[in-house]
Amino acid sequence: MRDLHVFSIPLRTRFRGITVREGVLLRGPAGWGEFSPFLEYDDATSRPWLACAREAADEGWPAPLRELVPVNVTVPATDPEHAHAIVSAGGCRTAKVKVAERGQTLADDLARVEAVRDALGPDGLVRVDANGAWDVDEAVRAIAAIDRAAGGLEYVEQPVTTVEDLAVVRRRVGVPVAADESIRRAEDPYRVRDLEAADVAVLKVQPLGGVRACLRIAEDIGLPVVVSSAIESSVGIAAGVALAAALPELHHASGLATVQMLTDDVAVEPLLPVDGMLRVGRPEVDLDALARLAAPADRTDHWRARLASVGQDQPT
Ligand SMILES: O=C(O)CCC(=O)C1=CC=C[C@@H](O)[C@@H]1C(=O)O
Ligand SMILES: [Mg+2]
Repeated sequence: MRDLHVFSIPLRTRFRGITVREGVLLRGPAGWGEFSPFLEYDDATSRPWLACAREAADEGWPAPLRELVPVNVTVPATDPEHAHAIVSAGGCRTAKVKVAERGQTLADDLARVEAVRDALGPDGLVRVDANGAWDVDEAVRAIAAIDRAAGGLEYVEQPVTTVEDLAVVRRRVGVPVAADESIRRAEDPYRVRDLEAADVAVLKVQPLGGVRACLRIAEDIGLPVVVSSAIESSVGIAAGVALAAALPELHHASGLATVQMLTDDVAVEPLLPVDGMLRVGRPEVDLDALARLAAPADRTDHWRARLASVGQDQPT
């Protein structure tokens, strides 16, 4: 059994329904890897997440082509004042704003993106993510309204759930469309390409099986890529940064500035942006932080069992 730590870190603001981020850090010959599939994911869904952790721990990553990676600030579905403060504090020139949150209205989204544009100024880029919450007609109406309120959108991410609907929306709106769940949760990520359903591919290293797996998808899918996080600790984020650093072309800011959404971190120097950029490299893990953030015994047992089950016969 390799060196293994289960961490539990509260979020600053509720995000995709969670308030605490849990996961496992594994150490191998190449360094630390993170395995942190969301709690509701079954073994099959979690398998690529483990492949990503093992790549980090056992092999390391392909050589970087750049030293710095531009990132977006991520704005949860919060009130306009809070959204303004998050963007103003960040130093990022691109903001990704959550919209279409359950229990909220289009007016909430418009007020949030207006506040974000105000905080960014006219030169910044605003992108929004609906996580597939709209139907086609709602999406067409909402995207036009949000595009106006934002003073222009860089793109809208996953406005609708299915690839077929994504392709329809893309033909009905003037804003570029990005695919996230249609790639990372799909049986076949290349249907997005085949149906010409998106202008941008969002790639996340854990759900897609690691840096090398994502480099292959990026090459085959033939779309500009946005690398994004799964709300990892600095150890997991470093794998995303390694992907962004190794892509032959990088036209968009990456969604990797999410360590700031956590109240604490496992690294000596947390992977937080400076002037909107993350530095490429492997963060040094802080052993005091591992002790401070250690999950309670029942959660540690849960994660050890999960790791064994996802890894099946392979020793972890
Ligand atoms: O892309 C970013 O700026 C941050 C990451 C992010 O938004 C997400 C991470 C993990 C789960 C998601 O609900 C969400 C997304 O859908 O992109
Ligand atoms: Mg998304």
